[in-house]
Amino acid sequence: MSEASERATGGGRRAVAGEAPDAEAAHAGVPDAGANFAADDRFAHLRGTAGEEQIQLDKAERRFIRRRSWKLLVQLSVGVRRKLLLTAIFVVIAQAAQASIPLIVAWAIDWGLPRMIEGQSSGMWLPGLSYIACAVIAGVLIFHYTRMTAEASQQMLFTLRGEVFRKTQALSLDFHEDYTSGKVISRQTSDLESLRELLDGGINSLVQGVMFMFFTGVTIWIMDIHSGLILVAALFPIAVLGRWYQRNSEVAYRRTRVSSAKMIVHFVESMTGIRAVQAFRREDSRSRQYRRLAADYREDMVRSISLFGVLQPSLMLIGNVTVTAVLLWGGYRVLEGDLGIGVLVALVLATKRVFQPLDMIAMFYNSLQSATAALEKVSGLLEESPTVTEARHPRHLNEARGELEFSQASFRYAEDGPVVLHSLDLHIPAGQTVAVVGRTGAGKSTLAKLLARFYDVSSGAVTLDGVDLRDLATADHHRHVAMVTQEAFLFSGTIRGNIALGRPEASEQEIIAAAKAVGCHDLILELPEGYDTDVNKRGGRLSAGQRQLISFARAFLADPAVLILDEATSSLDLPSEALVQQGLERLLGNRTALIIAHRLSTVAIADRVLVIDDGRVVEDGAPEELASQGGYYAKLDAAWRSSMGA
Ligand SMILES: Nc1ncnc2c1ncn2[C@@H]1O[C@H](COP(=O)(O)OP(=O)(O)OP(=O)(O)O)[C@@H](O)[C@H]1O
Repeated sequence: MSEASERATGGGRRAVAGEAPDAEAAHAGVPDAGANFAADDRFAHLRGTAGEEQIQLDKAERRFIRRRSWKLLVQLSVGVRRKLLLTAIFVVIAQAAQASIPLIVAWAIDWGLPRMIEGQSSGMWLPGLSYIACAVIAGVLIFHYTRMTAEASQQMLFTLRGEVFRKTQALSLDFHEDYTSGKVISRQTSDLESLRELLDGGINSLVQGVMFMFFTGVTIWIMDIHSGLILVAALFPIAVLGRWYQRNSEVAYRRTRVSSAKMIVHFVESMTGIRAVQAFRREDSRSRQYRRLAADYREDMVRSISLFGVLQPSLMLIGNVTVTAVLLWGGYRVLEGDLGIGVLVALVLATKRVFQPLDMIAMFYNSLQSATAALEKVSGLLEESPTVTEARHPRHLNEARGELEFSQASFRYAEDGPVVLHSLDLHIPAGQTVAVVGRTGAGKSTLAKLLARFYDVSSGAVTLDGVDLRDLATADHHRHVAMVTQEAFLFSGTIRGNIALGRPEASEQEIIAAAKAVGCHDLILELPEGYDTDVNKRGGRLSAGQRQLISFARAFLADPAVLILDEATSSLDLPSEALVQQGLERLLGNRTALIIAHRLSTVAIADRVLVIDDGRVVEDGAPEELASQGGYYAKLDAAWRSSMGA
């Protein structure tokens, strides 16, 4: 059995890294975060981005998501672990130094003061020097570990940012059609921002706070066991409170991630579709919808922050009650003569200080919950895998003639969706120009998308020069098959840069030759800065026809054997249409071309016309031949001619 026929046949089936047998999953950056769970189908509904909007999770589901998130964090820490370890050591020493300050105060009062009174100078300078030494050690170490944490966290975020971008670029079209760019933007911006807050300041405050509390707690135990016991008793209400906060804020923050993504999706759609919004006067209704989504987000945020509002003062209350207990019990024992006054002062000082970092830790916990919710979403996104992948042992085609063949090719967008192309058999000889026409929704673009390999057929095969597209090396496919899309998208930058996208290594002469070939050289020279004109700047903005010509030049430079063209439906004025038509004819040359045609002039230059209806070829022949047969094409041809007054 060939590799192609062994493949899964469900077109459009979304894959996650855990189950995709491709090179993508083994990418060196961040390997798939959910592979361990791949065999466990209980979590299929949570794999990848599938369960992203599920707010309530049961215990096992939480564990699955948590593990995926933590695994991602661990993977991100590769390369900065030494730095993190060193940071941890510095934090421990710095906090030990800081925590010993109450001990030094007790020592100064109970040991140093009596000696000073007796005239011994060591009573003053020994505690004084120790105090300064501790402060200097803590200061120097804090400086170093703050810098190291920033470096480590920024490095982790840098890796993650790159990984999210790489992954979203690599994912197949079916993913993007489902997931929308708004959600991707939300993952890349607000989710990574939450993580940044945690990694930048949060972890530092946690380790610092915990260490400080630990060492201060130890000094309290060293000074007085009674006070140590009071401190331990205070840990119980703290633990109960922490558990309550964790349970509630986890759900609350998960909700904020979902509502924030919805808000960003709406924003991005309104902005990218601003022409449609304004054309249909939807500004007010879009604004109202946005306000509603923003209000949901506001409420979710207020709910999660309110939880923090309960946590923080409750911790402070526990802290103050503990200090009072230590003071009262210690004061009583001072009166009884069981405790030195210096020790009591140090104990009260230390007990007060022991709770200080709780504030910081609570803040950390807050950003941890927010970042955990974000990490859940980002790790899910990274778990996705492209459905269209390169074969394990790809076949190479150095030169291509451009012969295309659809053999019993069927396609459906979703496993359980309707069949869009039905067992299509179609042979297109090298060099032929084929115009595809048909009613809207007939399947014309789908044919083009299969050739461009945005999708793979659900069954059957599509071949180029006899090589199944699924077996063809991706680089060779990209080199031999180029698609010019309707919107003729231009990237920010110069005209030159936009044409060079066709072949980045092309020389200046080749770029100019391509522009001349398709007939846009003169119009480029008329722009304010010629080939250096920025397409987004005033004066560089091009008309629809001009943009088409630039995209033709780009395709000409790429020099593919097969050209797929989704002709723009928007009508151009007659001079522009003539220019575009000439450009197209020059671009076509001897290439094989499949053009989704919307203009009579384009069909007229085609060798062959295919009429598609409901995913089947219903007419196939030369344009003049079909025009005389009285079918769909004949009617279309007549309608075009009458609209042109011919
Ligand atoms: N991403 C998608 N997911 C699910 N179904 C889709 C998707 N894209 C297209 N379809 C469906 O597939 C069928 C064929 O669509 P296709 O875009 O190929 O038609 P078309 O002939 O190019 O139409 P048009 O001329 O309007 O562009 C339609 O029924 C359409 O609803």
